Amino acid sequence: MEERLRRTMMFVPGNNPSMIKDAGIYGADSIMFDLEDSVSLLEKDAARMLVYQAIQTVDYGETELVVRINECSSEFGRADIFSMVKAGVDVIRLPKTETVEDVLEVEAVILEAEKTFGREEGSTRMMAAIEGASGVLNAPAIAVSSKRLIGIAIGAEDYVTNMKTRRYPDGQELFFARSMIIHAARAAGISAFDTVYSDVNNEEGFRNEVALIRQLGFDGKSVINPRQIPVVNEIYAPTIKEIENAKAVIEAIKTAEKNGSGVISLNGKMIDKPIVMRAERVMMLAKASKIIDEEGNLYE
Ligand SMILES: CC(=O)SCCNC(=O)CCNC(=O)[C@H](O)C(C)(C)COP(=O)(O)OP(=O)(O)OC[C@H]1O[C@@H](n2cnc3c(N)ncnc32)[C@H](O)[C@@H]1OP(=O)(O)O
Ligand SMILES: O=C([O-])CC(=O)C(=O)O
Ligand SMILES: [Mg+2]
Repeated sequence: MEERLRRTMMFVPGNNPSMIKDAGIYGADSIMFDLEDSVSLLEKDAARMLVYQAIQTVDYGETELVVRINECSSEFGRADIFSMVKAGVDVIRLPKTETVEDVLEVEAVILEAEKTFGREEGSTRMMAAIEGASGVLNAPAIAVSSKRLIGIAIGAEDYVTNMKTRRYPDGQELFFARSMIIHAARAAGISAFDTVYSDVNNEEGFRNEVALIRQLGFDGKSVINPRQIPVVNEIYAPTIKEIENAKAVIEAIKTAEKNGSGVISLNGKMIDKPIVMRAERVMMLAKASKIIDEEGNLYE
């Protein structure tokens, strides 16, 4: 199955009509309408209706549509799920996932809603945000708990609050949680998403954080402002040097295979299967970033 590109997932407060209407124009890979913490208790029902209407009527093109629901156990959770399944959302994001049971509870309501509204069973996908110590420790089990899961994410603002710390510029306080989440996701074969960076005017700090999470292996990041999208895309895009190297690796292994071998040397470095797989991923990212065309040639 071809890997879907999810570098940026943009939070859009579910109670803001103009942000909801224009959310598709900024080039986010996924739009995430929020019914949870950016919406006050008094506005929960109105936000749910607004997001429902938008999903039904606004043309967001190919952009993946995600909705962050309120906790299933809250008075809003069930109504959120029913309404979003009826609207035909692509992915439901669970907030504050602590246990496997949290995922199974939402999954059961989604199935009920799919049956009620005649949606194809299993078509509504899920992702689980992990935002506290229990969730981090349970991450490996959460990540394999449902076939509907496309990925898991870390929610660092709630996580550092739970851990009685705060966010620091170097991100040391998140290292264990990020490592658990990326390992759990990779072991389960699903995506891993990093958390929001709240200081929207601090571009240097944001760049450093995106470089770090790319280094750790995350597929992408939740963003809260359109200005953050091009920065993530730029940092995730392979450099020309990386692309040239990837092409050379793929050519070299083809030559090796013709000669009946799975290993060859390129400029003194050994090339074998994992290195070829990395090269293929570089080419996939380069195509998605519109740096090379379908044939692998550089644009311009
Ligand atoms: C811990 C958590 O739970 S985080 C998740 C919940 N939080 C959110 O969803 C917050 C989403 N983000 C926002 O509300 C805003 O970006 C803020 C408050 C952070 C910053 O607001 P501003 O400084 O006004 O943003 P800025 O001036 O850059 O906005 C520029 C344009 O982008 C739009 N925009 C800004 N953020 C978003 C967004 N998240 N989605 C869609 N459009 C947006 C603005 O409406 C504005 O549009 P306009 O030029 O047509 O008027
Ligand atoms: O999931 C996120 O990145 C945003 C969030 O709710 C948190 O950080 O608590
Ligand atoms: Mg949170």
